[in-house]
Amino acid sequence: MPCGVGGEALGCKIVTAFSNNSQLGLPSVMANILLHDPNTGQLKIILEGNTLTGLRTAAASVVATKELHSGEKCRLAILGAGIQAKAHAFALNHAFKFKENEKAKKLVEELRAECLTDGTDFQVSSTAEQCVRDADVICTTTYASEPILHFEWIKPGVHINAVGAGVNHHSELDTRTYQNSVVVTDSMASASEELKGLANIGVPVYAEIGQIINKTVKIPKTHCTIFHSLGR
Ligand SMILES: NC(=O)C1=CN([C@@H]2O[C@H](COP(=O)(O)OP(=O)(O)OC[C@H]3O[C@@H](n4cnc5c(N)ncnc54)[C@H](O)[C@@H]3O)[C@@H](O)[C@H]2O)C=CC1
Ligand SMILES: O=C(O)C1=NCCCC1
Repeated sequence: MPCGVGGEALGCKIVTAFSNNSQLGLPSVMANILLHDPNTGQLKIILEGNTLTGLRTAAASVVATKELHSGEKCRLAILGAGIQAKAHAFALNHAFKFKENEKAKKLVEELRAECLTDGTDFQVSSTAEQCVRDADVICTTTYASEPILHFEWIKPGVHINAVGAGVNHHSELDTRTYQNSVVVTDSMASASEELKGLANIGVPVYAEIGQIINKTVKIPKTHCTIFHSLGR
């Protein structure tokens, strides 16, 4: 993932995703950032990139949630219990002060210890359905290659940040959820490849989040909104 900012910065993030790495005690996503001198191209430093990946991805979901969901934000549901789940729990909670937050057991004690001071009530859910029922905002952060979120479980007006990528690209949500939602993404160029399966079920990718932010596109009223985070 290359990036250049005028004469100020020039860099590239190199990232891999190996979903079975947890069996080896390794993170599944591993990133490194190469920073170059923007005037000469000389390599200056190689930085660890996992921290940035957590912060950036969750920050993008915060921005999308702000832009796409105007309703109340009392209850946050997170499917998955890895790096992104934790990053999203922290970032969304920090931005919106949810009253309740449901996510997988593994993270609960740590999050309780770190977040309970602000009054958030974290709960463990034994099923995905229990986790997302009554949620105002849902984040999916897994490698699921079959849907783990079903339309009949969610309430009208919910906003979903679909972050995870399964074997067949983005596959965490069921067909009816897509068909009853407006889908916004971070990059149309990436979506034309990674989300091309949506065309088969009659679902257009409506806009890039940047178009919503700069107000060149407006979101129509719909059952729910999906921010498809592709990470580009
Ligand atoms: N959109 C973006 O910008 C980014 C997306 N990602 C994606 O987000 C996802 C999560 O990444 P990390 O949190 O770093 O990974 P992680 O390995 O730390 O956590 C993955 C979580 O998903 C769960 N999981 C795996 N397969 C599952 C399945 N079939 N059904 C239900 N749960 C399952 C695991 O138990 C674990 O809790 C990955 O798909 C990754 O590729 C990661 C970074 C950036
Ligand atoms: O770092 C990112 O951005 C990633 N996007 C998609 C999957 C793995 C990492």
